[in-house]
Amino acid sequence: MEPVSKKKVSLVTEISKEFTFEAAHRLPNVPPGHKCSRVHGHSYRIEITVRGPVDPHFGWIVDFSELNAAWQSLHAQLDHRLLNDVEGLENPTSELLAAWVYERLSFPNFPAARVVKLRVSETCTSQCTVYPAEG
Ligand SMILES: Nc1nc2c(c(=O)[nH]1)N=C([C@H](O)[C@H](O)COP(=O)(O)OP(=O)(O)OP(=O)(O)O)CN2
Ligand SMILES: [Zn+2]
Repeated sequence: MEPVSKKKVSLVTEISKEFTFEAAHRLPNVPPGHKCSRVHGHSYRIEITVRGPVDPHFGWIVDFSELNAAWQSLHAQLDHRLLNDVEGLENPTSELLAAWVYERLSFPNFPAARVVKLRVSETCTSQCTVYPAEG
C-alpha cells in the first residue's frame, strides 16, 4: 500500500468576527427630499477580517478576544449615538463609516495581523466592503 503523502501546502489564513451597534444618522449631502436626509436608525453590523501568519505557539493569527478589545473603544464611540456628531463622521455613509473604523483598528500584541476586509451592513440588504489598496 502507498504511504499517505504528508506534503505541506502553504495556506493563506484569515479569521473574521462580527460586531454590532445601534445608531442614528442622517445624510447631509443627499438631494432635497431624499429619505436619508431625515434622522433614522440602523442596527449596524461590522464584519472584520484579519489575515496574517498563524503564530506557531498560540496556533492563531490573533486572539478573537483581541479583536473584541480593539472593537470596544470604537463601539463606545458609535453605539446609541447620532453618528453625525462623531468626529470624522459628519457625513456617515456606509463607505465613510467603513473607512473610519478601518483606520482606527490595530492589534498591538499581534503586529503582523492585518485587516484585509471590513464590511459595514446598514440593513439586511445594504453593505459596503473596504479592502486595503495594493502596494
Ligand atoms: N452608497 C450608499 N447609498 C446609500 C447609503 C450609503 O451609506 N451608501 N445610505 C443610505 C441610507 O442610510 C439608508 O438608510 C440605507 O439605504 P437603503 O438600502 O436604501 O435602505 P432601505 O432599507 O430603505 O432600502 P429598501 O431596500 O429600499 O427597503 C441610502 N443610500
Ligand atoms: Zn441610513
